[in-house]
Amino acid sequence: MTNNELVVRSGAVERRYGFDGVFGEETSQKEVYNSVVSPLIDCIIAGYNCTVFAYGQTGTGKTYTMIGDRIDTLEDVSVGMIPRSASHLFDELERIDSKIEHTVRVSFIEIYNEEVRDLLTGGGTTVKIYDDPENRGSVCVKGVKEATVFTVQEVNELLQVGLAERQTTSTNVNRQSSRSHSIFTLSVVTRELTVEGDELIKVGKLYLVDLAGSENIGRSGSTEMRAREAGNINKSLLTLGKVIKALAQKAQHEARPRPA
Ligand SMILES: Nc1ncnc2c1ncn2[C@@H]1O[C@H](COP(=O)(O)OP(=O)(O)OP(=O)(O)O)[C@@H](O)[C@H]1O
Repeated sequence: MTNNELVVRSGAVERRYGFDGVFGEETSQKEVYNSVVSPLIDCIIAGYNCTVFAYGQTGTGKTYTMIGDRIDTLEDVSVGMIPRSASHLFDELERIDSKIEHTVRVSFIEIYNEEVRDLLTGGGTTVKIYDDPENRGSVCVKGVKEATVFTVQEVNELLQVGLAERQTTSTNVNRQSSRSHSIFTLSVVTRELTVEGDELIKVGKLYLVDLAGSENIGRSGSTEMRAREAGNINKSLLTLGKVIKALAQKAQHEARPRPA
């Protein structure tokens, strides 16, 4: 392991895996937040889209990292990335120029067996994902509830509503949260007048994703339902891996100096 690269050799085959950093088991939620998520808040206010994924085996702390053990208080050391992001976002918005208007919205969905469910509508309405016709390479979730929020407490209440919905369904169909992916989105729209008097609107989103447990890959289990679940998790995580690899390669390619 050298220069932020892990080299795995198996016979003649060598694979290299790059990484930006590693946190030890003693690392606090605050340290993880400050190092990984905090820099993204300014980016979303500036109109960029950013994503944070929690990936790993069941029981390794994905949900703990993203949400924490308690969401009724921001004082607890266990408070996760989602409540910390919301709190930080409202603090930053309070600090920026008062001439800039802003609106913050949240949505919370889960993807289970290729089906997308809205966790904020009560009863978990099924919604559809499709390619965004106005923004090439981007997707829209049609009909998803986007709740406007004014305080971090409201964000945490909605988080609780969504988690309760996720819990109810998982009990009903005898599955666990680890078999679905959940995506909590914080959207911020800012509006300001330029010196020329034009209205400048920026829309930024922070996607906070708690992925299904990766150990489901290859374990089809005995029932047809488990086999379908494992197949879908396998397919979605593999596709995600390919997309991230392609994006990283594209970034490297674009950063390479080109001949004049
Ligand atoms: N850093 C940590 N400090 C204290 N407790 C933790 C930590 N990480 C995880 N835990 C505890 O370990 C247990 C399992 O964690 P968690 O549910 O977050 O795992 P997970 O990866 O999301 O699992 P699943 O894939 O099943 O959803 C929970 O009781 C959680 O509170």
